[in-house]
Amino acid sequence: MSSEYEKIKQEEANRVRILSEALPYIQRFAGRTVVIKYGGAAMKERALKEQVIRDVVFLSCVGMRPVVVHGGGPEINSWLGKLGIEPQFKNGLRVTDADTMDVVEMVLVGRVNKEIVALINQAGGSAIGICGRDGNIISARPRSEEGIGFVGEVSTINPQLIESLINAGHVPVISTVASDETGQAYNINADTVAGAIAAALNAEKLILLTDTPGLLQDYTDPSTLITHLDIGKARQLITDGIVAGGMIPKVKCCVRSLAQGVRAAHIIDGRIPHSILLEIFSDEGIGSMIVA
Ligand SMILES: Nc1ncnc2c1ncn2[C@@H]1O[C@H](COP(=O)(O)OP(=O)(O)O)[C@@H](O)[C@H]1O
Ligand SMILES: CC(=O)N[C@@H](CCC(=O)OP(=O)(O)O)C(=O)O
Repeated sequence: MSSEYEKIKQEEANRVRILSEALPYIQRFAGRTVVIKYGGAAMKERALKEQVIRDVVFLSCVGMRPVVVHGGGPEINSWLGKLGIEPQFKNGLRVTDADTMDVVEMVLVGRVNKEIVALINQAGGSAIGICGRDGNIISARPRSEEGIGFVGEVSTINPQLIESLINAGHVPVISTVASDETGQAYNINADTVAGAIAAALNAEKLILLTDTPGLLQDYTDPSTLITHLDIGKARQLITDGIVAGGMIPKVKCCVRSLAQGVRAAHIIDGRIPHSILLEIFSDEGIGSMIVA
């Protein structure tokens, strides 16, 4: 037999192994809710965007119940720039005055949300775009820090509308603009909202897509990926300063959602094509999985 023939046989065997490895996961997770936070780096490139969307449609097709919570920080920055407004952040949160709030709402609800919805529908899914204000799914209150304007935190989540959409076969796509009881709009960090929604839906998984391989023991060295950890270890990583910067709110929201009943939280690299499928449906996974 030629070596070329051997190579083709080997490739076929690998393809079959990958498909077959997925079966127990597909069976185990059918009917389960998965909340995916999509934002930041994984959203910048069109090709990557389409792959993330295909993964979401795939989850739907194999009987899982995906919910997408999206950010869009880089796109907000770009539109603020076009309007001559300099983006400002305090401790990773966007300082949101009244003009900035208008732009945040226009960009997240009017553009980013509808683009994701259109891509899911184009890929054969059925997505419905909503924001925290729709059906009062998210009630906001102002954060306690001084001088950050209309930055909110989640006061309550009302999961009924989200559940009705899922039960009717749709993929809810949620922007993180929410109202307080007076109707004032607030800008809430998308990781925080994803964690709160995962908890309110009693989700099987919370998946945060970001721009690193996952949680790293040394964040300058991708080979130090921590593939599995529990809440205790996650808290310790924060205390020891190993988790820093923008990763702190992500790990904290994972820990909070796990404490409220979510079965597993995953921090994975949204720059890797089909990272969601690789994490959920393969034995090794590709990122960090945190469990209670
Ligand atoms: N222990 C760690 N492991 C991985 N990344 C870390 C760690 N500590 C800090 N980070 C930083 O956190 C960043 C991710 O947070 P952030 O930039 O806010 O993500 P996003 O824009 O995707 O929401 C990484 O790019 C990395 O620089
Ligand atoms: C209060 C606050 O900072 N809100 C974020 C909301 C969007 C977001 O979280 O987007 P990424 O996930 O893409 O960073 C912002 O205005 O950028």
